[in-house]
Amino acid sequence: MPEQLIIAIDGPSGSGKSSVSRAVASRLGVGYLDTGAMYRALTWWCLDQGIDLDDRDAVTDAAGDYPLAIGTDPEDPVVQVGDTDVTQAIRTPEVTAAVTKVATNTDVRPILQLAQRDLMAAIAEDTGGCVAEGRDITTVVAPDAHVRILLTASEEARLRRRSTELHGHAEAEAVAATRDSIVKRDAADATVSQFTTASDGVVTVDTSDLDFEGSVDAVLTVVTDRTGRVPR
Ligand SMILES: Nc1ncnc2c1ncn2[C@@H]1O[C@H](COP(=O)(O)OP(=O)(O)OP(=O)(O)O)[C@@H](O)[C@H]1O
Ligand SMILES: Nc1ccn([C@H]2C[C@H](O)[C@@H](COP(=O)(O)O)O2)c(=O)n1
Repeated sequence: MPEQLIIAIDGPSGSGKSSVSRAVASRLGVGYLDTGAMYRALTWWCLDQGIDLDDRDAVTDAAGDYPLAIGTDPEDPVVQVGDTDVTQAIRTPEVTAAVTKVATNTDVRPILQLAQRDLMAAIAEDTGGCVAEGRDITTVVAPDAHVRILLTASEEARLRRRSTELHGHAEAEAVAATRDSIVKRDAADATVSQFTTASDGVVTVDTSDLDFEGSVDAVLTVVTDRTGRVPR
C-alpha cells in the first residue's frame, strides 16, 4: 500500500469530478485539489485586473504571479486570490464563459501544471495523500499517480445534472440554457487535453446510470482494487 496515495481523476464537464473527488478524498482522509478552480481563479484575477484575455503574454505573466491560495480540505475547499474569497465568484456564468480562453492558452498550461504538481506533493505530505481532478491530471500532471480514473457520463446525464444544479430542474428550456457551458466548453477544452477517452492504464468509470453515492462507491472500489486502501 503506498504511503502517500495519489489519485488522479479527469473527465468532461458535469461528469461529477469535483463532487465525487471531494467525497472520495473525505472517505480516504486525504487532501483534495480542484485544478479547474486554479484556471477559474486566474480568469477571475485577469478580469479583475483588466487584463485582456486575448493578450496571451499578459495572461501568461499573470499565471506566473497571481496571488492564489487554494483550499485543499475536501469538506471546505475555499479559494482565495489576494485578500478576496473567490470561492463563489469563480463559478459565475461570466467566469465560466471566459475560462476557456485561459485554459486553452498553451503558454499558461505548463505554468499551472507545474504548480499543480507541487501542490499535490505538498498536500500528500500534509495529509498522506491527494485526490486531484481536472482534464489532464491522469495524462500530464500526474501520469504516475497510483490510481488514474476517467470519470465519464453521457452528455444527456451531464446536461441533466448541471441543469438541475443551476436551475433546480432539468426541463427542456433549462437544459438548453446549460448546453453551451457543457458542450461548447468541452469541445474547446478537448483541443488542449485528452479527457474524452481513457489513456493507457486509466480506468474508465461511467456514472451515467449511477446516483451520486454509487459514483463515489465505484471510484472507491477502483482505489481499493488498485492499492488495497479501504475507505472509512
Ligand atoms: N452520479 C451522479 N448522479 C447525479 N448527480 C451527480 C452525480 N455526480 C455528480 N452529480 C451532480 O452533478 C453536478 C455536477 O457535478 P460536478 O460539479 O462535480 O461536475 P464536474 O465534472 O466537476 O463539472 P465541471 O468540470 O464543469 O466543474 C453536481 O450538482 C453534482 O452533485
Ligand atoms: N486540469 C484542468 C482543469 C480544468 N481545465 C479547464 C476546463 C474548464 O474550461 C476550466 C474550469 O474547469 P472546471 O472547474 O469546469 O472543471 O478549466 C483544464 O483545462 N485543465
